[in-house]
Amino acid sequence: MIEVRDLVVGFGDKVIMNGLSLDVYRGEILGFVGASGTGKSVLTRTILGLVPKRRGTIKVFGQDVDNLTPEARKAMERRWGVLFQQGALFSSLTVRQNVQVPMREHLKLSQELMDELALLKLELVGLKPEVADRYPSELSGGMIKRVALARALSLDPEIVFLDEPTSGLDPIGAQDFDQLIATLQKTLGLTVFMVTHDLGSLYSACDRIAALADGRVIAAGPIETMLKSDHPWLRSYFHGERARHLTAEAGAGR
Ligand SMILES: Nc1ncnc2c1ncn2[C@@H]1O[C@H](COP(=O)(O)OP(=O)(O)OP(=O)(O)O)[C@@H](O)[C@H]1O
Repeated sequence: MIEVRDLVVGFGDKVIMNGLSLDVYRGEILGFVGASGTGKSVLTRTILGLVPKRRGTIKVFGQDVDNLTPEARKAMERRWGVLFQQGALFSSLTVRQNVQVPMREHLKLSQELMDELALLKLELVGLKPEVADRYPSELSGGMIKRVALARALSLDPEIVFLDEPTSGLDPIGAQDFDQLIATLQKTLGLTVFMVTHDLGSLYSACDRIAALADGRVIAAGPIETMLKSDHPWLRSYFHGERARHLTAEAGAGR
């Protein structure tokens, strides 16, 4: 679904991606990990065309994103949904209006139909219809994430990009959200690209993990691949205190 080859991205004399290659396969949940500031968000934004690259190719749905007419580009944008790191709902819009933002931008639908669709999307992410008329300031952190997910699903995308979707949630809230993503992935046949720091998400929701360090993907594969890696960052990340706890839990669950 996504094919990144030899990507170089930088800001001034600071190089963030230095020959990065990555594949995301159809129907998988790929967890993307890396130390803080290594460029996980920058990669996401580069794939989405929001950050310019210096070299390399990016193909999404088999199409080179550099060789698209404006119409084809717009059509591609309709096939993906994005949940940015801060959730980023518009505070002056109600939940319903927030979910309808991509519909307004890309589709010509009657208000009635958009209202129906918004309620459907809210139901999909486990929110009651009464939430539709509330403002973001009236919602809990977990509800805000769900609304942002409903908005990302607004156009029935094939891929969703989730940038740290469980950050700021308590462990139970995070677990529920992971479960929701896994369920949606299965029922809707989605492909999910998920930037995360959350080891729980990596264990419970992701099919494969890709790890970023020094501007490249240093390892990619199922969790077992990560556990076997000798890379110092991966070792400390996957074999630290919290990781040991999760490994024990996963083992007990089998
Ligand atoms: N527009 C920009 N201009 C200059 N530097 C930038 C810009 N955007 C990001 N950076 C830099 O690129 C680097 C990678 O940032 P990025 O936000 O992708 O990291 P990250 O891996 O997502 O971190 P975190 O896990 O903390 O969110 C950082 O050093 C950041 O300061």
